Amino acid sequence: MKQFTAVHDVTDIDALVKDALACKETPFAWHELGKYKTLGLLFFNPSLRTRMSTQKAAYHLGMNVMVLNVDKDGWKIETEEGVIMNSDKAEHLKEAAAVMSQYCDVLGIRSFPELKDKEEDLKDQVLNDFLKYTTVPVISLESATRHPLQSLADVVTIEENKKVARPKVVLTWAPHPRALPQAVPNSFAEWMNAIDVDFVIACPEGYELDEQFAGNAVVTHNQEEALKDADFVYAKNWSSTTEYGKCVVQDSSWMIDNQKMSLTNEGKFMHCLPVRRNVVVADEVLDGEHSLVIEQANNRTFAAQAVLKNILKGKR
Ligand SMILES: NCCC[C@H](NC(=O)CCC(=O)O)C(=O)O
Ligand SMILES: NC(=O)OP(=O)(O)O
Repeated sequence: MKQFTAVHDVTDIDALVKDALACKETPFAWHELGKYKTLGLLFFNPSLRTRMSTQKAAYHLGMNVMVLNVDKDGWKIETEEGVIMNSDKAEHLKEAAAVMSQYCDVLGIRSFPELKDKEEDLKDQVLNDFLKYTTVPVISLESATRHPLQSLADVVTIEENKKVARPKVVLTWAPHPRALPQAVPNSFAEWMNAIDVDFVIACPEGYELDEQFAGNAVVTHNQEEALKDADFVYAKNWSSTTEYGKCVVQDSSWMIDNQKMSLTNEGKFMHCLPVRRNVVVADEVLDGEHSLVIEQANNRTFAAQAVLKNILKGKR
């Protein structure tokens, strides 16, 4: 594996999921693989899980890790081509990426969308510029368009918890006070479309995900209808796709509670975290026995470990 930015960087999803499960079983079995190798993690935005789980994964493989919070500790990075750099940005991405390639054998990048201009965000410029100007493999730690490490952990979690061969998985929009990226639902949809599940997306009008991510998924504006007989309910807020980046709907009737979960087939509740309690989902669901959110977060370590392992081996 040369890079991990989307599901289409993976040639064999089943094998990668099996690798993640093998890492979970015996985390230290490959502790020599990353000896004398360095992972650099670059954050333009905050993180708890991605930062800690990816570091832990690297330690399991014997790697060293360097973390840079570009938004706080580093020089402000310019991304425009040909710009006269006489404002607040001291360093161009071209040098930053090339320099970090001297110090690191693998680089992870987190860079959220601006949520101002849809076409600009879809270009995923920061991630793509790093891909262009680094000489080492790059892992997306959540970009403007996708969050593949999260989605791989979600696929692993579904694999571990499914009771039927082809479960019904419902991705449902949920309310939130702030305008959030579409990266998590985009990415989740892409991965669900790539594996054998019955996949349905429920969202308010104006919140339909871009076709390149939603693919052939069934899309409905009726959440209760979607939830019927669901085996997995994946809740997430995202901002409007038609009034791009705006928080147009705040309808609290989309919140997931026990009454909603009772429509499902004893469905499991999933969310990538962090989650706003009693806005996105009621306490009773998060604290109930059908919540998988902590296991999803746990599986982030083994998803990251499987990806790093394959990059280090140059496989899959
Ligand atoms: N990495 C997981 C999700 C990150 C981000 N959530 C957030 O920004 C939530 C912030 C808040 O609740 O204020 C998102 O939706 O893409
Ligand atoms: N789920 C997730 O990516 O969490 P963080 O934003 O805390 O890394």
